[in-house]
Amino acid sequence: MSFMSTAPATLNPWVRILGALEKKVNRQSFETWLKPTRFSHVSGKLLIVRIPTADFEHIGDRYGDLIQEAIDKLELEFEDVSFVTAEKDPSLARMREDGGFAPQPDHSPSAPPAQEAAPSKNNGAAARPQQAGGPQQARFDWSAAAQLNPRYTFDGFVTGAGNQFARAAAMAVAERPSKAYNPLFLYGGVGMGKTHLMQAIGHEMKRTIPTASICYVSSEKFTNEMINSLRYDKMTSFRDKFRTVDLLLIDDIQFLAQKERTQEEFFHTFNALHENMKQIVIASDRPPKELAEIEDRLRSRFEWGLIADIQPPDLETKVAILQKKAESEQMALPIDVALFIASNVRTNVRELEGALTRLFAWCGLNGVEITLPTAQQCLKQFIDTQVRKITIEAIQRVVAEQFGMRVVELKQKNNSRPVVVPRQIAMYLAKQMTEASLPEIGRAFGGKHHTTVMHSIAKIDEQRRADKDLNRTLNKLQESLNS
Ligand SMILES: Nc1ncnc2c1ncn2[C@@H]1O[C@H](COP(=O)(O)OP(=O)(O)OP(=O)(O)O)[C@@H](O)[C@H]1O
Repeated sequence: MSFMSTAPATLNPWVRILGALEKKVNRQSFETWLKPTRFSHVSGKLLIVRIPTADFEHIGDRYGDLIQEAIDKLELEFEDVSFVTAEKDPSLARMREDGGFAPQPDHSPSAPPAQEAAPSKNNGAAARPQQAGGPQQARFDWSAAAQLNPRYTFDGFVTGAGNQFARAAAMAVAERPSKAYNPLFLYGGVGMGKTHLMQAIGHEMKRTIPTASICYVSSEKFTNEMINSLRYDKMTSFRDKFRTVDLLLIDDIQFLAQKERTQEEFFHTFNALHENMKQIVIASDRPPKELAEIEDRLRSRFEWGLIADIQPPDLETKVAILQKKAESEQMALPIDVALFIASNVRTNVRELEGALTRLFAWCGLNGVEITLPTAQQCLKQFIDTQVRKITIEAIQRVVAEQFGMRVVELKQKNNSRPVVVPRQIAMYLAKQMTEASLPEIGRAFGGKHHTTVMHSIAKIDEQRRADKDLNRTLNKLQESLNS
């Protein structure tokens, strides 16, 4: 009698064998050596079982008799059981050829029935979501973990010049997970919509592949969970949880800086997922090459796929974002009010939304209509803090910090390139962000002539247009001065 005719539809043969072994083997050994194994496939009378690493190969010797006993008792027709790692498993190669999440009906006589066919995603070989598995193989239920914000969809995302590229890349990834760009690395300043965009990928994938397991996690949460798992000796389930997802969205990767143990763990998670053609999306406040305290091997992996930056929204985009938010809250927002808010809140979309929420609440509580004068009155304090006086000293401080130098160096008569560029940047920002005249700026930089100041400003202004990295550095400096 074949297992195919006797097995309950939802249990694969290895799960049934594990069920029998669990009663015979002590708990510790079962948890350590048997639980991490997964059913792979059947070839003739050979049952192939996936093991996480070669260290598990001795299972056959150690538990051979008990396994045979279970096979007999369950009336299965296997003559042998083979334990293989993902690299040695031929089904992995087949899955890879078939690719991604495409449905792969397999009616060959040796293949297990469809509902129990997929090898487990534990050690990463499965290429499609599966339902098989008894209690021993219970996997973390990502869909029940409610990690995606329902607002963060592609529909709710306003596209403008600054985020067009990132949005298109995100859409491509959502439509063709693991085939378009893997990983997708999104970066941009605070409140620019990175989280929104990465979660939109999750929503879209959930819509097109409802069974896909999708994990959104910040790198901080990843770290904390790992520390707890280490403490409570639960690393196997930690690994199982993160290395078996179909889509991993990891936010704020810059927080992995200096956390060597977490980086190591994430490195293996990344490899397991990438190797098994699972999609990875990473968000960061800076590009990979600027993640100075992240190991080279991880940084270089971040560059394997596509890197897309999100630049601050322009005025029109900010107005459109405000209108969209007002619409979703079913509130009327006059265009002059939207323009007033958009032109006074500089770049951070979160603050833009905060201003609008405040305005709606204020008008509601006071029972007044939303008009330009009420907006000006209600947001006065909010906007005043946004445009609070920025001094040349403050600019010199943040620029010096950014370039790892002392403020006094910006004022010295040193004209070497490492000093000249930061000085020109600081002069440029002084002109942009303060009321100071050219001679005043010159004086603040150790008595430079006003034509030198003028030349510096013009130079940075021109370079900013052509040099994306410089543009980003300037945005970042402006953001930190504004915050
Ligand atoms: N283009 C956009 N269209 C609509 N809403 C946006 C857009 N960009 C940002 N937002 C909104 O702004 C808020 C902040 O965005 P989000 O949290 O995604 O930013 P972030 O870049 O991840 O910020 P942080 O660096 O702080 O993690 C969210 O409510 C988000 O919905």
